[in-house]
Amino acid sequence: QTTEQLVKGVTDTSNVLNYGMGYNLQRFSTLKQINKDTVKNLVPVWNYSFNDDRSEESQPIVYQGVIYVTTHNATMAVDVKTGKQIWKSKIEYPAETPRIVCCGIINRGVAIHEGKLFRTTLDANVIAIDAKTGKELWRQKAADIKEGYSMTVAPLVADGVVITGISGAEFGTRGFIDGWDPATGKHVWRTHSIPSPDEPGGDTWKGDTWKLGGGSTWITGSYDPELNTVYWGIGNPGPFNSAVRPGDNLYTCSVLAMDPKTGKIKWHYQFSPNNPFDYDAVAEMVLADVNIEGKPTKTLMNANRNGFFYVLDRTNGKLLAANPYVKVNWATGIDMKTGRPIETDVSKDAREGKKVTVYPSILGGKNWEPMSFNPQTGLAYANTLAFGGRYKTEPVTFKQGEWYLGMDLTDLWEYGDGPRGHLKAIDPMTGKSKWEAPSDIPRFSGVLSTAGGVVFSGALTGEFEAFDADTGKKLWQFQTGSGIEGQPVTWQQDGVQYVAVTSGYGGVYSLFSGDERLAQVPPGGSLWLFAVKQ
Ligand SMILES: O=C(O)c1cc(C(=O)O)c2c(n1)C(=O)C(=O)c1cc(C(=O)O)[nH]c1-2
Repeated sequence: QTTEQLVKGVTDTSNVLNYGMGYNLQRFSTLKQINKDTVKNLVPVWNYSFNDDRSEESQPIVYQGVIYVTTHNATMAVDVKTGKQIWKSKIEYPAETPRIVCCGIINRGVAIHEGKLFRTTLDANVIAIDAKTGKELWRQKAADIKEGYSMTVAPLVADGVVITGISGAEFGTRGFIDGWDPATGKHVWRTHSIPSPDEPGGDTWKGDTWKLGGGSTWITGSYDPELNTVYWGIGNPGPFNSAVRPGDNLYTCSVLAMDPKTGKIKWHYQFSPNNPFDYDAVAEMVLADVNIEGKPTKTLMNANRNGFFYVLDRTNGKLLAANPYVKVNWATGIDMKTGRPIETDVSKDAREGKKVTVYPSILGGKNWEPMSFNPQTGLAYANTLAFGGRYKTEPVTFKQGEWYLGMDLTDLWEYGDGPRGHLKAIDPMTGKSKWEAPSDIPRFSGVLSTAGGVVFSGALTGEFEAFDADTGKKLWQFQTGSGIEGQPVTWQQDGVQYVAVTSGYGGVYSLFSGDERLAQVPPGGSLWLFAVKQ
């Protein structure tokens, strides 16, 4: 079996072979050793220190008893049985790099394929590493940090091509997705997320605005091997001030269905045309085959940053459902015929430069932290944000390598008295919750669900938590010592089901929320491994 064959399904429970635990990004496991009854006996097996104090967002990859995990400045291989480091290879980048990183000094993990690991670096390089030794095999520069580009994304290997995205939309860049040859590093294709004037969609930009149009691609796409299609989310347009860039601004705030071999766009769906509110659409495009009105349907699900939960037909991009899953006031709904939002005066006023209070805030109804779809309960489990933000545009001029926002950053947040986040069990077709587990400080971790009826999540205050998938009742928790922004994964090895997650506080909420209650959370990155006490 090649790793690529293994990655195809959730049937391989002895490894964790890609970002999202399967090409469909469902983050669901059929394992049941850890279940509603046994989870109370979950105990740490070991803890491995990253010797790093940044936000640890890397999803562990597990192959044949070895965990591969990253920080912004290292790649590491750790033995599952002993917790001992097998190798650690340093990542160097120029000291000025953090200046052009919008939202955290981070990396989201490796891809694995035929004995090689692939990762991105903050200074926008893609590198291949020998999984046995940690030695660098090839390195390719994807973009220049001087122009405002950076990289945090975990690569995807689909149909024999290493696919990577890019960050930098807040710095007047022009986004893209790249394909690389895994063996040699040869650049095979680039598809820009912002078309040039002579390409389809180019007429949705005025003048030269497309050159600075943003559209980052900073979260890993999903892949349907049968349709041989990759689904990749596209970020917000730049600058935020939408008066600067009249038009729909394709393909910002969209999903692209692409051919992995060529990068050719098969279809696109735009969630938020001409968006002023940073509602990027990079968050995980989850693939699920479900029955809709008695008909088996190949869907794509997305809890969009704009506050609506979308279900599309992934064979053609047709909209099947779009309903709010958090409080939304910038649109009353989505027109099911045109697929476009029905905007309110909040959007109109924001475009005209008036100060508005918008729900959700620019951090979204959900940010990048990935949800889980459980095909057994039919529910999507997502860490959602429950606050709005104040928003006002201001004039902006472009200067290479500088912030390019056009937005007043003072007095940003609109906080009520209630919880600022919920872990929600969402019905994809209605957006309604079956249950909600509130949290004063919102959770910013990935979610994992299992056939054992358990949902795992982490808190910014450090607790790694397990919930009952049917009721939302908290079944277990463990304090990991720093805030969790990692992505829990599970697998079974020699008869033992393990759960691993990174702990390490930082990231966008701590940078931008002004939430003073987080001051007591100590930084310090590490990897935790848990199993049921025998
Ligand atoms: O437009 C971009 O290029 C870009 C990149 C990133 C990133 O690479 O982490 C984030 C965002 N935008 C962003 O809008 C955002 O809210 C965000 C949160 C985080 C994080 O790691 O917590 N990254 C990013």
